[in-house]
Amino acid sequence: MSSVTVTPGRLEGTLTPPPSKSAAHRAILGAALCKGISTISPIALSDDITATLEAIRSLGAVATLKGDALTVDGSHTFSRRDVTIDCMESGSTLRFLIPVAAAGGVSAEFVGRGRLPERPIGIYLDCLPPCGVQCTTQGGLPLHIQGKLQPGVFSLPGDVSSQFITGLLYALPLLEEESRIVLTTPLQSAGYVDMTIHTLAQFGIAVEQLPDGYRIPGGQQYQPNNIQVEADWSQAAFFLAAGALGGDITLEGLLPLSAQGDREAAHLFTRYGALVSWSQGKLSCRSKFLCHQEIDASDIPDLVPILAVTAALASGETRISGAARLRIKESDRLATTQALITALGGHCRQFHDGLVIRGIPALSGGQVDGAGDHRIVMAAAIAALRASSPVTILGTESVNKSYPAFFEDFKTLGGQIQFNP
Ligand SMILES: O=C(O)C1=C[C@@H](OP(=O)(O)O)[C@@H](O)[C@H](O)C1
Ligand SMILES: C=C(OP(=O)(O)O)C(=O)O
Repeated sequence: MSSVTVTPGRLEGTLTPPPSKSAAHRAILGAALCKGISTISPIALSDDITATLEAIRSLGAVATLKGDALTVDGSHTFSRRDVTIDCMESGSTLRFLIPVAAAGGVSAEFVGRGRLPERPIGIYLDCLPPCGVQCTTQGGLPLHIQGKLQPGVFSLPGDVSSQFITGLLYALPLLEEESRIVLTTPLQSAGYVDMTIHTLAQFGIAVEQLPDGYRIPGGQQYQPNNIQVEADWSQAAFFLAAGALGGDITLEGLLPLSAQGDREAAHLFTRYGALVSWSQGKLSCRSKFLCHQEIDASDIPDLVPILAVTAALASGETRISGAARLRIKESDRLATTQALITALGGHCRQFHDGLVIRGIPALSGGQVDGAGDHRIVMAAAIAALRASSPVTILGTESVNKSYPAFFEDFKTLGGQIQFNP
C-alpha cells in the first residue's frame, strides 16, 4: 500500500483536468457497437477506462491508442461468442457491458476486484431473465450470462444506480423490436443518463424520454463518428476546492453547458462564497470567506467527498442529503468521508442518506486512510492543504482508478508532497 505526506499550503496556477471518465466510457462503448471505424480523443488511461477498453476487445472490437487518440473498429464486435470480461473495479464497465453482451447473445463471465463484486447487480438479475438472459451468480461477481436479450418492458428503480439505465439504453436499440424502460422510483444521477442520451445521439441512436422512463425503438444501427472528450468536471472539483480553500486556480477544457451533472460544482463553490468566474473559456476559483449551505446530492454523488471537505472549513453547518447511494461506491463514502474529516479534527456526522458538517478555521495534521477509494484519497489531499501540520494519506494507489496523474497535477499547482516508500 503506497502513501504520501502532504505539507499544508495553497495551490495556484492553471490546469486542464483529464478527459471525462464517464464521457470516455460512453464514447468507447458506442464506437465498439458501430460497424466501422470511429475516433475518440483525447483519452487518458486510468484503470476504469482500461477496463472498458479491454471489455470491448474481449467482445471482438479492435481498439488502438496512439498518443491520446483512440481508434475503434466495431466491425467484429460480438464475433467472440464465449468471453470473460474483467471489469477490474469499474462499476460503469460492469453495468454498461452486461446488457450489451446480452444484446449480442454472447456467453459472458463477468469478474471484478476490490469492492466491485459486492456492488449491486440485483436489478439485472431481476429484469434480464424474463427477457431471455440466464444469469448465474452467488449474488455478485463472478456473474455468468447466457442467451440473447429480447425486447420487452424493463422495470427498474431509478435511485440505485443510473448505470443500469445507461447499460439498457446502450443495448436495447440493437434488438429487433421496440423496448421500454419503466422507472419504479425517481431517477437519481440524472445527469449521467443525460450524458448517455447525448452520446447515443452522436452515434445516430435515438431514444425517447417518457414521463416514467424511456421508449427505445429497435433495429437501430450505431453510426461511426469522431468524438471529442471534454474535461472531467468530477476531477476538476478537487482543484476548484483547492481554489476555494485558500488558493487561486484556473481550469481549462471544461464546458459550462456540459452534459456532465458535476458541472454543478461551479455553482456550488460560488454558493460556498468562493470567487468563481469564467473568462475566455477558462474557469477560475479563488478563496474567499466560505459559508455553509444545504446541498441535495441526488444528481452529483461523486462531488460529495470534496464538498464535505470544503464544508469542514466553511463557517456554520452544512447538510448534504440525497446521498444514500454513496454507501455502495468504492467504499461506503458517507462513512469514509466522515472518517477523513474527523481524522483531521473536523466535525462531521453521518445519517442514513447524507452528512452534516460543522466548519472550523483549520484542520489538524495526522493520518487519513484512503479506504481504497480514489475520491477519498483526492479529497484528503485537498483537505491537507488547510491542516496545521502534514497529513499522511494511506492507499494513494487508488487514484489510478480514475486519475493516475492526480498527484503530479497537485505538485504542478504548487502542492508539496512526499511519496513514502
Ligand atoms: O454513469 C456514470 O458514468 C456514473 C454514474 C454515477 O453512478 P450512480 O449512477 O450509481 O450514482 C457515478 O457515481 C459514477 O462515478 C459514474
Ligand atoms: C463510482 C465511481 O465510478 P464507477 O461507478 O464507474 O466505479 C467513481 O468514479 O467515483
